[in-house]
Amino acid sequence: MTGYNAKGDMATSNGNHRNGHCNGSSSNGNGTGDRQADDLAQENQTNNGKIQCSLTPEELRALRVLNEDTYPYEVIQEIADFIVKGAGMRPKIGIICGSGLGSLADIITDAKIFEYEKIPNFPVSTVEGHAGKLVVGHLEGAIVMAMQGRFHFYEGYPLAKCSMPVRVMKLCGVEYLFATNAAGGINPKYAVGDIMLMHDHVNMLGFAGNSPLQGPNDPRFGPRFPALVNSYNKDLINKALEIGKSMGIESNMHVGVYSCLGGPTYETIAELKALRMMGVDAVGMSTVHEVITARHCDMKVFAFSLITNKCSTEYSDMKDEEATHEEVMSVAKNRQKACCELVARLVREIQAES
Ligand SMILES: O=P(O)(O)O[C@H]1O[C@H](CO)[C@@H](O)[C@H]1O
Ligand code: HPA
Repeated sequence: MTGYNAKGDMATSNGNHRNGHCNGSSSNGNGTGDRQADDLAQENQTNNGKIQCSLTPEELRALRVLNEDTYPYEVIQEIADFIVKGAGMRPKIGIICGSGLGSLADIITDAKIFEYEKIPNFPVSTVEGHAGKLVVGHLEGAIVMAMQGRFHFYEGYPLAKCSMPVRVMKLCGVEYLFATNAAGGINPKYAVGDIMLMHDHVNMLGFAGNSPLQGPNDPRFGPRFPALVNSYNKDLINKALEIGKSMGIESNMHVGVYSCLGGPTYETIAELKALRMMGVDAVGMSTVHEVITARHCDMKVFAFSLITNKCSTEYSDMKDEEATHEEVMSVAKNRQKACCELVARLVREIQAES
């Protein structure tokens, strides 16, 4: 096995400057804006051809949050304050549970559970295997917060919204992000049930010009142009490899490259072939935008993929069964014990060092 050794401007409005100005624009992408903008327009008066806004700053901001794809620092701060106050504790480690890996949050003790619907300004989970709960509590002596349910691009959420909870974690006090996912194994050496520790990624959505950091940058979160070469903490990868060895699962553990596509379709053979040629070992529909957001605000990142299905890059292998979400969930369920142990032991090591 290879040895490995591994930093905060935020978008305050989206790229087309729909928010922050009462300019009469009603487009918002979530279907609620037209009616609200109409209501708003009725309350406004026309002055020299420009619409004047009669709403208070607070009302305007609430409207923006509802309609917009990006979240001002102050709104993220309010969500974080709600969670820290409600939980009565400040977490140091944040965990994002992949598809079918919600049990990673079940090992948290003295848990305070927040349903996403009840967290102000939080999106809701729409995918099976993503319960939509935020769990804050103790794990191996550390205070952690775990997302039982992440947000995906294919659910209709823009990337900044998908990874907004990572910024909430940061303002709650989180220093370490553990991002987990279910993924298809493209590397022919990978078997179903294996764990791939991520040491790099290929940002396919980024290739297409899409980023969670798109739009104006708020330097309270991080720099305009963050570097990503050291995104995956090498020390944590080494520790996880050692833990894998002591668990006796080193032959089922790999260090590799993950790529996120937009989904929700699973990939074609030609796409898988192209990904393999680019050096990708495992493919999914998540995680990369979360890691980008975490690195932007200087969090230490540890991420792994549970290989839930094999991805063939050869047409001659067409006899292989097609990937299904049911299969993904079932493999994740079967491997939850090993995943939980890996996470718990790594948390213990981090806690022991602090
Ligand atoms: O990445 P997570 O959330 O683990 O889920 C993976 O599993 C689902 C497909 O089965 C997709 O959402 C894919 O991204
Ligand atoms: N492709 C994309 N996402 C996935 C896969 C896959 O094969 N398996 C689990 N999530």
